[in-house]
Amino acid sequence: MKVIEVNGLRKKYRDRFVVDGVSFSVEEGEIFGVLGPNGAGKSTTVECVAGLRVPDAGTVKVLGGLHRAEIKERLGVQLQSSAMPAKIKVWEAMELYASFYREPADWRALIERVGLAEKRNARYATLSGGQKQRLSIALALVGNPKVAILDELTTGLDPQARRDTWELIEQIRADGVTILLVTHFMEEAERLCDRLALIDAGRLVAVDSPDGLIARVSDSQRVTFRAPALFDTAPLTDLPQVSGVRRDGARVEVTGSGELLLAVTTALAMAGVVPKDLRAEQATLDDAFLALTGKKIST
Ligand SMILES: Nc1ncnc2c1ncn2[C@@H]1O[C@H](COP(=O)(O)OP(=O)(O)OP(=O)(O)O)[C@@H](O)[C@H]1O
Repeated sequence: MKVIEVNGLRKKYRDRFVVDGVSFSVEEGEIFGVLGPNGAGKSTTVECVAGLRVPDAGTVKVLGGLHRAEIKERLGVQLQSSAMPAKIKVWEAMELYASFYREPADWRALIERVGLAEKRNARYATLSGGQKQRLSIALALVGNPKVAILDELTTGLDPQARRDTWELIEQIRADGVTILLVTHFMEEAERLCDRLALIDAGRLVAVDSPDGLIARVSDSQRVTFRAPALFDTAPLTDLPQVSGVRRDGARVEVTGSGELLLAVTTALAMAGVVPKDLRAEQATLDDAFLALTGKKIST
């Protein structure tokens, strides 16, 4: 079942369309990512989905076409810059947000879940970056939403806090919450998302799984190894998976696609060659974005 359907979405600020004809849909239970460089229009897109901005054109359907008021009950939103008053305590923020909903979740269980139970009496300003993010996730979940929109939730976190947050997101999905996630981190998108919408300058570039996007890069695989001096590269050149073989002294670099590593190692075994320092590398989402737009996503 589709829980979010976006069709031909356009939004302009002053004279410029910052979202320009974006369409995608999100299936129930998915972690769906919106990935693109800074300023691409990701936040504006999801804010339109959340009903926080009014599109200039196009349609947004959430949970089969609920009204705005109902959407607010069923959708949890964690926005990029949702700072709290410095002095508010964790429990006060949770209780306040819970009061916005007719059937809120048990906020005590939620702060336990996100690892903030010991911080229930701490003031917002005293929390670390990771704790603030976890609080914002708990606040997004306090209405027991069917869909959660999370915008750049690991920006500014150290690698460990980022990984902890990813685990938390996976647990939330396991509980049946569909997640729409905005990110500009490739690793995050690859690790977490079932499917991704790549957005560049307000336009949708592609929607696919991370693997599907990477597979669109020609020569998405690279295998390197060291070979004996007399090694003849001809058996590799002839393989259908291989697009190029380069040799630099003992070092051989084979580029291609599909099951390249298997094809190369099988061909080497048949030729009786034992490769040394065998390495396989795969193209990344950054390579996919570059191949599709001519730009790098990472800043
Ligand atoms: N309220 C606004 N008024 C005018 N311009 C805006 C407004 N909000 C966003 N913009 C502009 O719209 C463009 C898209 O912004 P948006 O925040 O949607 O991009 P983004 O992909 O989420 O980028 P980032 O990762 O930097 O937040 C940017 O150029 C931004 O400066």
